[in-house]
Amino acid sequence: MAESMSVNGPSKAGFVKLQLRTAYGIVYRDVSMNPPREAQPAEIPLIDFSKINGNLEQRQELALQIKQAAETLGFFYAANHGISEQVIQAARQAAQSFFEQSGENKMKVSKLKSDFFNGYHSKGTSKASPNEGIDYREAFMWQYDPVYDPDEKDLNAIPADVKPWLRGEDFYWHGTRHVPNFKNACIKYWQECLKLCRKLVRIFALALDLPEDYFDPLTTFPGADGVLNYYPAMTPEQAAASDDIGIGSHTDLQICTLLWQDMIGGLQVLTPEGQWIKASPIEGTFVVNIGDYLMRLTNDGWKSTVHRVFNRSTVDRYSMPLSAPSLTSNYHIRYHEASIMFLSSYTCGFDSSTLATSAENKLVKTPHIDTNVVSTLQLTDADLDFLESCGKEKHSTYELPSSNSSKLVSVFPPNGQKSLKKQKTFFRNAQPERGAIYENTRGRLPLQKPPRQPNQSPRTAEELEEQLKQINLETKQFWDRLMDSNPAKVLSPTREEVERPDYDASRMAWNGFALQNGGKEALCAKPYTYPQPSKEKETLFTAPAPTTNKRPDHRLLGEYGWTLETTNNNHCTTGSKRGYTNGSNQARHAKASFMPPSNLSRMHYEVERNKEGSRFDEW
Ligand SMILES: O=C(O)CCC(=O)C(=O)O
Ligand SMILES: [Fe+2]
Repeated sequence: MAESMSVNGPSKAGFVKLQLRTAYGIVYRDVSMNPPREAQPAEIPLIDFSKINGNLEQRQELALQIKQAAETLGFFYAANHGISEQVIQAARQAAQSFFEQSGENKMKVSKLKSDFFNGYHSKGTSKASPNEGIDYREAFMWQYDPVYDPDEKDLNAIPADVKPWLRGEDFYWHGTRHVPNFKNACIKYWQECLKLCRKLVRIFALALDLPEDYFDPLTTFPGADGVLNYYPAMTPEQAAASDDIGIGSHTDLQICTLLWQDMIGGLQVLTPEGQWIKASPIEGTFVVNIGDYLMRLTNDGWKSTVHRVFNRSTVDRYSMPLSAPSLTSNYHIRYHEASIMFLSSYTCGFDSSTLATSAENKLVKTPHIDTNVVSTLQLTDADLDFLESCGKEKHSTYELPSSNSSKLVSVFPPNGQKSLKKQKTFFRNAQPERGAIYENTRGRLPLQKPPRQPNQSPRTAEELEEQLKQINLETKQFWDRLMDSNPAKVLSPTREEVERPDYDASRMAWNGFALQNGGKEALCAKPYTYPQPSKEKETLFTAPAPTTNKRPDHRLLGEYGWTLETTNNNHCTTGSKRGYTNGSNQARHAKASFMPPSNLSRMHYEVERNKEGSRFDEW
């Protein structure tokens, strides 16, 4: 969630539009064309963290400083953070040893083997911002695993509702055993960062006038993503010619990020005025920034600010962020996932095909510090009974998503995959009747357009018409973006078709986008289910599975949130859910999920190959 968003009008002189993927879809920011300048200390202050271990008065002093910084840009430097240089340098060395390996070796722990985006992310496979270059960065990522939690956990007593959300995996540790001290150094660094984060969250609680231990029960099994970032050096010629970016403009998702960066520089932060400022390295410090989730919890009082790495360095750069902690996984991850599904291929840690099934309704419980909700939903007894039957608290305040509030989040404790359907039904049914609108927009500028509600069947002919109009518009916009990305790859609809004034996506013979995929094959899908009154089922349609794993297609698809899922894993190059088929004719059946970045809709597709009656034949 970007902290301020301008409407999608023309930019004023001296400014250009920056597109950001957010939980609300694409939003635009006007960004000054002035070159980045150094940050002022008041913008990104240097804070002495030694007080984190001090007495209450000292912790309160620290809390006050952090609060100020959090309310300003949400970025600060942490000095005297207590993590030993030896631990940091060991991790830094481990990163170098890992990235120095051959591509082939690194691919042995490729994220394609992961169910959750863990492992190695090769260069050029992500593009955080749609209108910046490709991310010129390699990364290695791992997620929270209670086995390594520095607060020791009884592995036999992990609550059942937490288990499905644990996303540590073993393959990336197995596949890096030959890299000297790799796992050990990574885990040690991660543990130290997590310990510091847990302390920091207590300071956050103090700063929010909450009991210091307020969040403690919620950080027992936190999301805590360890990442090693490697920004390879460019030659001077490459640097001069490059359109790439280190990591495109984005906000982080969780409570906060603790970032160690080396002394090369490149991290930039976007001020509310649209000026890039440099968060230049300061020896011995971490950069800490507030994430979307904490921004949400504080009703936007604390800022999750857009940042990026702009790197044309002729020397390698390394950084090591820990994005953490989220609240207890079962509460937090839903939110995290809901956000990430719109970040598409950005490597924040979730595989979008998992999201397709788990983040459908973006439900999260808002802790009660959410005091600025000006109207709350009074649930009926029947609703409360329903909640209770799902094992939920009966007397909480619930927000429902509203169609014209800028708030995304609905409030409802998730109840695992099983009850997802129930929850969906609940919200579908609940929403129109109650029409709960939350004017909870403090600190947030209006969005370019209200977020569309996902999977909501229209109730009336007017609603249907309205939805179709919106879909036509968004379809055209989506088509434009595909074309911008790589015209040769969009086979259908044609430019003439979408530019017709009476263009109606829902009436096209083939309601999809056909993308050339590796020569003669095409992947066709449509970005929306066209709404039918009182028909809630998504439309399925068929198309041949793509049979290539060529990188350009991967990028194109990844960027727009396509995922493919073969049901015939034997014939899938990656063997993973997000894999591409390997060109074998035997990969007969594939499933694809599609999440257009600009709206709140999510689709599943059946993509079938060589199957009689395939609608691909019609096309
Ligand atoms: O490498 C950096 O300095 C920043 C990385 C970053 O923003 C991220 O991983 O979210
Ligand atoms: Fe970041």
